[in-house]
Amino acid sequence: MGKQWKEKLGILGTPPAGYARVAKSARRSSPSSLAVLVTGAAGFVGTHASLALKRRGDGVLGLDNFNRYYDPSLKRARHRVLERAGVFVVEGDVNDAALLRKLFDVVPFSHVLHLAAQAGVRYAMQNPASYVHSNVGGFVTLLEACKSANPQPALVWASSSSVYGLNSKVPFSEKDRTDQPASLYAATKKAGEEIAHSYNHIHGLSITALRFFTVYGPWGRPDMAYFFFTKDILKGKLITIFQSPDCGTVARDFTYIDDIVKGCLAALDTAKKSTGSGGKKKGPAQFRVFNLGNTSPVPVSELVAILEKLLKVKAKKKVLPMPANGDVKFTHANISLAHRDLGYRPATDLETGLRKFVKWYLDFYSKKSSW
Ligand SMILES: NC(=O)c1ccc[n+]([C@@H]2O[C@H](COP(=O)([O-])OP(=O)(O)OC[C@H]3O[C@@H](n4cnc5c(N)ncnc54)[C@H](O)[C@@H]3O)[C@@H](O)[C@H]2O)c1
Ligand SMILES: O=C(O)[C@H]1O[C@H](OP(=O)(O)OP(=O)(O)OC[C@H]2O[C@@H](n3ccc(=O)[nH]c3=O)[C@H](O)[C@@H]2O)[C@H](O)[C@@H](O)[C@H]1O
Repeated sequence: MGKQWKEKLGILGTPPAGYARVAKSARRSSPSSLAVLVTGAAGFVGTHASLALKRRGDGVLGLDNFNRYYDPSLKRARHRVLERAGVFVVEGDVNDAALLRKLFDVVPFSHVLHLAAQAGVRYAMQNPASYVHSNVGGFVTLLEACKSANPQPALVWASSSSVYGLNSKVPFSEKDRTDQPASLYAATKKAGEEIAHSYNHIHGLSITALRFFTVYGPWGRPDMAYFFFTKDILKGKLITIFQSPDCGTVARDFTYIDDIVKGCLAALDTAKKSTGSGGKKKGPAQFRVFNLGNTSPVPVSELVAILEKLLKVKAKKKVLPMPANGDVKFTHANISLAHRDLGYRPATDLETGLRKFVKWYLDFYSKKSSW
């Protein structure tokens, strides 16, 4: 068991190069800055959040299993950007309890930003086990590690707008019902919220769940519609726009990555300390849930029109009824709670954000080998 993580951290030899890199990466610039373990650091949100934390002087250590759900070369390219910024990413799985123990032994993390997950709504039809593995099993393994750590870190983690499921009352408020998930992905995120509550209640862990609403931007996820629409429009391939079965508009509260990152950092900064220590609870701890959205849903057809304008290419498109694939018709965030408690105020409209995405996309895919 021990050998595996030692190899992963590169700490078999002397001097312990891997250990030194972990310690350096996690070093704070001042006693008041944070020491954050970012899981899913080579992912879309994880990369942006890690860079933002590092830029302002926090210590950051990344963890990611670099799985093949989407093009791993994109994750490797993000990883190179992180390394250049001084963020060390340990290659490992959140299900690896021994590895997590070691990381918590090496670094007294003040916070964990948990972003590692099997994302994507529709892929759950193909590979349900991967959702249970990462979003339920992996989350519990991480919570166990947080529970046993001394000091216990405050945890901020990514839930999802998908927990609102078939709820049709919009805009979605945190108090609205979330007991009708439309996909296994949503069900595992909802399960995560309930599991998190139990660790808060029993072990005094300070926990904040952030319900992200369809995040987009540079370094984004190739499985998401705005990303593969861009690719397919440029290639002259047919794209499919889903229409809801009642012929109504399908729309999303698309939220730009920089706004999401600001919300994540504000959640970390306002998180109160956990009240447990080494597995023992000392008092009631903070448990929070926030929507992080953009408050302005845009129809998918409008998303495509903006992409056509920015790419200067007319899309070949067809409109089909939405298949029973886990998608929901409409998302719209009420963000008053995040505004009140986190000072969260999204600042990027869809066209401005997509312009930045398209610029990155064209640059990245024209010079991919040099990243
Ligand atoms: N992007 C969105 O629109 C969106 C919306 C709502 C919620 N979320 C949630 O936000 C978080 C980040 O999403 P993202 O868009 O950056 O996704 P992403 O897939 O780009 O990032 C997730 C990262 O976690 C890693 N990972 C997955 N399982 C792992 C495991 N078991 N151990 C270690 N690493 C693992 C992956 O390799 C990946 O790099 C996820 O929890 C996702 O469910 C995202
Ligand atoms: O906020 C979330 O909680 C979720 O956000 C994201 O899911 P979604 O909002 O479903 O984004 P995405 O797949 O880009 O589809 C966008 C729109 O395009 C429509 N869509 C999709 C494919 C297609 O071929 N045609 C189409 O019209 C489709 O019907 C939809 O209306 C994350 O992937 C997910 O991880 C999750 O966390």
